[in-house]
Amino acid sequence: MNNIHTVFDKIKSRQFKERILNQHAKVIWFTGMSGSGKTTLASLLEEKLFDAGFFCQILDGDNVRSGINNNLGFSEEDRVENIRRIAEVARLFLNCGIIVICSFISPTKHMRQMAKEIIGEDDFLEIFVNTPLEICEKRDPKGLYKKARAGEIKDFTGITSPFEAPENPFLSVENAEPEIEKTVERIFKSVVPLLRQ
Ligand SMILES: Nc1ncnc2c1ncn2[C@@H]1O[C@H](COP(=O)(O)OS(=O)(=O)O)[C@@H](OP(=O)(O)O)[C@H]1O
Ligand SMILES: Nc1ncnc2c1ncn2[C@@H]1O[C@H](COP(=O)(O)OP(=O)(O)O)[C@@H](O)[C@H]1O
Repeated sequence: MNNIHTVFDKIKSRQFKERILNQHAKVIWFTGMSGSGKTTLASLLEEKLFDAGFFCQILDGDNVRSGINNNLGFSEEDRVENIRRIAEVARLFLNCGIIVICSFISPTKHMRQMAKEIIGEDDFLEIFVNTPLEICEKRDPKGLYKKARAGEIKDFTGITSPFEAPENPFLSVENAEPEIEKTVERIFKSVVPLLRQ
């Protein structure tokens, strides 16, 4: 057992890595229904952060559900496991000094609380993309709401599976049409002071 601890003692600390990257690492966690605009906001934020000299990594369905979580579906149990693994992966990046931008429905308070506990309260910045269901459903870029309404997809968030709005997020944004640049700017201004060394 002692040998294991000796090895961990030699691993460079998070602070050491943050100094090299000249930033404080945080997890910026977007939550909201499908179609609310999480991915759009996450990628615009990433671009702005890189332009400002920060080093980030996005975690979203594209790089998580197709890989490490490709054995998980959308039952309550699978979603909990999805979020648990994502939070653990986010924590690994965090310990490398990297800013992590997570974009997941993460529909229940319990799931987000679990993520917060894994990541650590001080490092977990929850952003609620508060787009009304009617707008999400109207956008429906993947045609999933239509399928859910037709009963072709089960356990669909907002239709046949719950979404619990966060009560006290770090930030809540309404992602309505002409406001997207302003919304990203607001998010950027809120997080940047916490990321600077
Ligand atoms: N049943 C059901 N409910 C909700 N979403 C579904 C479902 N089936 C597939 N999809 C697609 O999967 C994306 C959501 O995955 P997440 O990993 O973010 O979900 S969760 O946090 O585990 O609830 C979500 O992507 P986004 O639209 O980007 O949110 C959907 O495209
Ligand atoms: N503020 C906005 N106004 C209009 N359309 C938007 C806005 N934000 C996102 N969209 C569009 O809505 C759809 C869903 O956005 P997306 O970012 O993929 O949402 P999510 O990741 O939450 O499912 C996409 O087609 C995207 O281009």
